[in-house]
Amino acid sequence: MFLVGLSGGIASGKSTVVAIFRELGCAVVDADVIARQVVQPHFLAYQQIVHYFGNEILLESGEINREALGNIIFSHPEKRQLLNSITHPEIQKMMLKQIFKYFVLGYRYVILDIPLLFESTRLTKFMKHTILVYSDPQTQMSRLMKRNGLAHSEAEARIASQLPLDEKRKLADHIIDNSGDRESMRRQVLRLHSRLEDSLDFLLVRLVAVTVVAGIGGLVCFLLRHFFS
Ligand SMILES: Nc1ncnc2c1ncn2[C@@H]1O[C@H](COP(=O)(O)OP(=O)(O)OP(=O)(O)O)[C@@H](O)[C@H]1O
Repeated sequence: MFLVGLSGGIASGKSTVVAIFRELGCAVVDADVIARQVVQPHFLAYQQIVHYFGNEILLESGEINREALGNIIFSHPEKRQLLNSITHPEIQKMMLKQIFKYFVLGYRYVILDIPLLFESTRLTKFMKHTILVYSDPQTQMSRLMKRNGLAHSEAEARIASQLPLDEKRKLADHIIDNSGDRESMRRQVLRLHSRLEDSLDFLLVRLVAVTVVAGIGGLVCFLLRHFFS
């Protein structure tokens, strides 16, 4: 099995592309969904957040008020760091669990849908392949304005706060150009999926896993024979 990182820009079409990969039966780990899960009550990160940020960041339901927390970390970088140090290890653990599950189920590759994938080489170095869901600036702007009901200047500010898609293009192994219609995007996803399925990259991890399991099995047999003979 191998890991495929997928990212894009705001409203470039990541969710739309991922939905097609899912339809094709692919394994997808969604970092955004996991980030929301780990701050739910009963998770370790939730308890730590309440401990450090106080009850005032809770809604009446007991859930964390993400907007209130967002406002706090927006104006206090040190608090953002604290929040990241609480949530990131929990997110990574949950992602690893899901990746392991897909490995056991025999998937050839797992897509990791990670919003800030290309902003950090720490993440990309774990990926065998990276995919950028791209759309040209005008299309991205008009889809964002339409989807979120934003004025041109508001949409512009949101796009400008991210690493430009043209920069991310240089870092990606594969580009899905979502500037056109859905059918054209779908065709690109199908092509890429067949390429990834046909790739033999998955064999390496399987080979390592089989070798490790065989090694441990051999050692156990040897020890059992040694102690019971
Ligand atoms: N090829 C396409 N043709 C027309 N509309 C599209 C196409 N692809 C995506 N859209 C629409 O554009 C909007 C943005 O797409 P989507 O939500 O998939 O982007 P995203 O990258 O996941 O966004 P974000 O990260 O901001 O949540 C949606 O309203 C979606 O329905």
